[in-house]
Amino acid sequence: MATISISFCPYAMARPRVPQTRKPPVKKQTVRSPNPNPSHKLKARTGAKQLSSIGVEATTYTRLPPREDFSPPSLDSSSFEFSSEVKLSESNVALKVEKEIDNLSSEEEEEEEEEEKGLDGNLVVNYGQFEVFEGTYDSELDEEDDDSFIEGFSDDELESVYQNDDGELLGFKEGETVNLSDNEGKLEEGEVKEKGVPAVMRCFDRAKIFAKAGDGGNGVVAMRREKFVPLGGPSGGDGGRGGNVYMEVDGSMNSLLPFRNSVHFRAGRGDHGRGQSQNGAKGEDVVIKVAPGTVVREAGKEEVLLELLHPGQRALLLPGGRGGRGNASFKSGTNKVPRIAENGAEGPEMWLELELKLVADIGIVGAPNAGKSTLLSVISAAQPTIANYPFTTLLPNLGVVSFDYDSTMVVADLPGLLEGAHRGFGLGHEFLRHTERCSALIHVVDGSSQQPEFEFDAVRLELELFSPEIAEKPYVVAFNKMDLPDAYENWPSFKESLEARGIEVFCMSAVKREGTHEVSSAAYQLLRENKIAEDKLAEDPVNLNHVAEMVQKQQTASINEFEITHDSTTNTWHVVGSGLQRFVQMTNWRYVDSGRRFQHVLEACGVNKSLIKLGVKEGDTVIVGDMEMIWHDAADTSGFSNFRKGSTETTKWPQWK
Ligand SMILES: Nc1nc2c(ncn2[C@@H]2O[C@H](COP(=O)(O)OP(=O)(O)OP(=O)(O)O)[C@@H](O)[C@H]2O)c(=O)[nH]1
Ligand SMILES: [Mg+2]
Repeated sequence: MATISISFCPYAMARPRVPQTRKPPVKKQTVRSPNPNPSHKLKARTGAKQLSSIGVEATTYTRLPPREDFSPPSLDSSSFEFSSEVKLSESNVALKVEKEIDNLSSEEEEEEEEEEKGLDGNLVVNYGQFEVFEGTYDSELDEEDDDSFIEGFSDDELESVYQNDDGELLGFKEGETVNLSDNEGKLEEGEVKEKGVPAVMRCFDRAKIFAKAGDGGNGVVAMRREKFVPLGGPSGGDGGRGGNVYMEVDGSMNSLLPFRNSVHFRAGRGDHGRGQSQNGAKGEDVVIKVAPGTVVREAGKEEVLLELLHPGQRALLLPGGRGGRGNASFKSGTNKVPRIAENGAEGPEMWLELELKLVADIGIVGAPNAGKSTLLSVISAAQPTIANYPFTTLLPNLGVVSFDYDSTMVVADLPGLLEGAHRGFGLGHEFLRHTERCSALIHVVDGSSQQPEFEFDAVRLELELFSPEIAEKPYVVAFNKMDLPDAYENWPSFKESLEARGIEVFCMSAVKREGTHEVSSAAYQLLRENKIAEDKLAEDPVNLNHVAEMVQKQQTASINEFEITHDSTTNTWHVVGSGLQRFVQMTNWRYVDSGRRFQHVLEACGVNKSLIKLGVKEGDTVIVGDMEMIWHDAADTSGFSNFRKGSTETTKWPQWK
């Protein structure tokens, strides 16, 4: 019977293929293009006149307020380089706009209609972007902020032109005209507003990281040579295992911001084996620390891999690659001097998407400037930034409220919610998902605003639009700023109308610390009644190492499972199977016996038989993993110089694992 085998072409024809995945990465260069159309559309804000009369007193906004209401007016319109952004043309459109604004202020009802229709006369101000320029967040983080600020502030913001109390257009001299021909940035009906969320805010609760477990160390071929020990035998040690990648919950973290700077996490590779039967040391493990409440997904996939909630929880994410065996491990009765050792297995790698949903018991929601941060600062030891302008809070703040020795609750203060937040106005919507894990909410209403009930309804509507689940959570309404006469006046009617709707409402003055204890106690009461998260967790303990188990299962896939495809134009046969691929990767072709073992494995797992069945011919190319070979019908045509005929039948190789 003719022996049929695949043999290697010793020189040019037997060459490891360059794996597709190892292509050198092409460095992407982002070129920031100049504003394609420097002219800007002039938009007039609805209700400009009405709101501009409010002045600089503390007030909440359920709508976009006039620019001059910002108390530190650091965003000086004169600081914009309008010269480069606005084309002065011969047309007298500015006058038209002024006229339009006059009409708008005199006919408020019409304005409302216009706004709904999305007519040209809307001055659109995006607070999220404003806040960046107000300089209220951490300047350290700001330093290295990328284009997203520009992104966030480029078109829409510079398109906005502001009007002062006298109806003058800020940033323009009288008589100047503005080119309004540009329609770019105008929202089509039904279109969702593009958000320009600055990087620091994007990175607060989202991150994309790369994790790679360490490769295993290589095994070596060595012989024991010692005085008085003739024929010492093989003594090549095994390579060490690659380092593992773990993910651990760090209780002191409350954001994913550290991942802005460190994206790649690679565990160490195992040491190579040495002579005298010395095995290599294992690679160094890597621990990725995340904030409590982090959800882990594989990049681009919906399925949640891990949910890490409690400080101290640790999950084995990626197991390190196995170390390659040295020649001492290949010793057998039929092969007493094996000249073979394996490469270490490559460690698995993965791009991961992290998403943080803060683990808080209570979430404080409300319109911007309602006094949410003030309330948190009063009921807990947290010290959030408090100021008299909307969107002081850019990122959620956490505080611990202690009532007693063992009764505490974690409260999260979130950025304010505006009407239209679900369409991208303001910031609040970005962070609403942090209330998903809360058991109850505190809804702070600014009592001194013109229509507290309207403000309350607007925020409730936004909650419902974001997620009905959040809207269904029990809540406490806290009518704030009772020390102000306006609030004091509004309180009876507000209370009456909410109670008529069956909603319990508390009044308080956060600044004077009056009534705040009642609010937090009521919230605690709700919490005790609805403690969802913990109870759920206590019921079903989760297996945190299942990702590693899944990866390991993929890695140890059987070598017998493969698929063969044929490309008739090039006479190439592709043998694809993860077990075989790993086997090829771990085969160290430098050692003479490796080829023989390879032949044996192909024979044993049925690759050769299947190829013959499918009609492989002399001289065809066979590709297995990264290895390209030429098929020869007879064994004696082998390219190996020291290939012993029939040796594959007699040598007993240790089991592939
Ligand atoms: N008079 C009065 N002012 C208050 C009271 N509570 C808060 N304020 C003021 O209202 C302004 C806004 O307070 P913040 O606590 O920053 O409001 P916020 O809801 O956190 O605002 P954002 O973070 O911007 O959404 C500040 O100037 C506070 O001093 C109150 O009870 N009485
Ligand atoms: Mg705040």
